[in-house]
Amino acid sequence: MVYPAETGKPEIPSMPIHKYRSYRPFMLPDRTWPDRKPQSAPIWCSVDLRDGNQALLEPMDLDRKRTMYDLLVRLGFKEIELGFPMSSRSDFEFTRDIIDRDAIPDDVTIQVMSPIREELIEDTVKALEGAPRAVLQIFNPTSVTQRRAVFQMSRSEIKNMALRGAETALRLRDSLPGTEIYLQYGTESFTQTEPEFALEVHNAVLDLWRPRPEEQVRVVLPSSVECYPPHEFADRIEWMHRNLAYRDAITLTLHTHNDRGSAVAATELALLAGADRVEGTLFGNGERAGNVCLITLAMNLFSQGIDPRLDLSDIDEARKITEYCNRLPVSHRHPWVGEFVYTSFAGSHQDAINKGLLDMQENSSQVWDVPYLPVDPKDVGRDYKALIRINGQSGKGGIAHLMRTEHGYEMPRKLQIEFASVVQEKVEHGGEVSSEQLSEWFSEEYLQVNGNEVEGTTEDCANSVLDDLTGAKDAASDVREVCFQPPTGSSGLWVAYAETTIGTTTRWGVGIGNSKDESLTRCMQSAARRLLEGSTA
Ligand SMILES: CC(=O)SCCNC(=O)CCNC(=O)[C@H](O)C(C)(C)COP(=O)(O)OP(=O)(O)OC[C@H]1O[C@@H](n2cnc3c(N)ncnc32)[C@H](O)[C@@H]1OP(=O)(O)O
Ligand SMILES: CC(C)C(=O)C(=O)O
Repeated sequence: MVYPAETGKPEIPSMPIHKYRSYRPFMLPDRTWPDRKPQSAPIWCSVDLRDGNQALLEPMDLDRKRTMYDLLVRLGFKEIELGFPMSSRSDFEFTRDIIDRDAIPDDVTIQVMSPIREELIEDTVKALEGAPRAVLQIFNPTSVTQRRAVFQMSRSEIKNMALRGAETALRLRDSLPGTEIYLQYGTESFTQTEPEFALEVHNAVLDLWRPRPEEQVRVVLPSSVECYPPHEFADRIEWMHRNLAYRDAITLTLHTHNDRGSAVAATELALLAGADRVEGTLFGNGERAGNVCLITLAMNLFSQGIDPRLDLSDIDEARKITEYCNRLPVSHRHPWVGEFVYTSFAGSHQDAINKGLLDMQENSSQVWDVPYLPVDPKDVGRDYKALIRINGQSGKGGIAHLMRTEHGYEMPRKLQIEFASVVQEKVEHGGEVSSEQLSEWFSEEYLQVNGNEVEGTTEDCANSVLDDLTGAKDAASDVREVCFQPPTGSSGLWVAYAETTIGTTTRWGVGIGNSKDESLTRCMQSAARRLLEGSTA
């Protein structure tokens, strides 16, 4: 490519950048969030049944919604949004289904939403009849563009709309005997709203609701559209956190979308900036590029030794159920849960994982510290089987790991090198090699013995046995190194490994037997055959 500076011609961008404006930084010079570290998990609220559901080509049917709800309860969510009861018959029926079936555990609070229309808020509250407790969320968009293009309203009209909704919600708060209603208000499109105006609207609503520390209300500052980098969002959240009225009586909530691909980062920084609660979805389903992935956030805490307050011990079950409910696949590369995220194909990484696992075992270490594996896959219900998968990119370390963990061979280092070159030759043009295939190749290469019968071999006579088997004259063959693997478990079998030479040819032999001597005999037979064949290695 030739750049304009080199040609001397004016720069003509290939993309229509003139259509876009950069964000105006809010600039919080005395920001404190960069100096903090996460200490505990926030309050999680799943919006899978709303944000997630409304982003599907085919919204969930009742059975799928129930399945998702049950999963969320099992995972340990204490706050679960059921949806917009007044948006459709199915949302209404689902809300009633959960309440009528008494499916709300004592420590779980459901949440419902309504736009700011008096009759809709009233009907939403009616739909909650019989629920022990519920969050009632109202919201209205406050961004510059939505004020102008969608509502044709001034700032004060938008604020009055919020206040109208807040009044209705307050009036209805105690209208259902036996149902405790918690109020929540969100400035939808907060990220595209002037911070001073968002603060003005929230404080006006708070002045009306007059929350008390023992009777909290919720304030939602959503990243309805993620439109700037995470640090910018964190600055704005910290400023709101400092300036919101009744701060000790409000639960400051984030609701982040992933348009720029940094919803997780934005949420994490905004939590450092003062937020208490996070709304999001499992595996980041949601409108456009999705909502923030709650599983990623929780796993990020877990991997730092912080209680995530979610049960992630069977992460694959959660993924499979979510895929069923959403009828959408979760990517193979999705953090913490994707099919491949605990798998390495690359040789040097496999080698490091193999050595790291052995190191942990040898040192009986309690603290997880294995290269390329930020958590122990077993903690999230994965086994070690898929950790290392062999293809043409793999090396001796990965192969040795599979041969050890799957087939019980503790191969000496130099044998690992030799067998890796045997494998490399066979897979050069192929794809993945299963552990069964590796074992087959190992047997073919090392465990076949020809018919030459030999008496029991001891280490002392190994060299002369090899001489006999190879027909070597004048002790031209040499057994350089012998090692044994004693029986483990119920197999009762010995394994002998020996490095042998004739002239400049070096080959390993491997033998398996019921006794040490028998394994060595077979090992010598294996070595002799390979030396005579001048095998591939
Ligand atoms: C953050 C979120 O998830 S936002 C919500 C996204 N979810 C949904 O939209 C599902 C729930 N919504 C619905 O079911 C419907 O849109 C309803 C029942 C609320 C309204 O339906 P309709 O009357 O047919 O209106 P429609 O959907 O075409 O347009 C939305 C209208 O609500 C207005 N509106 C948008 N947001 C809000 C709000 N928070 N409060 C009040 N009115 C709002 C729009 O300005 C528009 O008004 P208009 O009819 O005067 O043009
Ligand atoms: C109403 C708010 C909280 C919301 O869901 C959004 O902006 O995405």
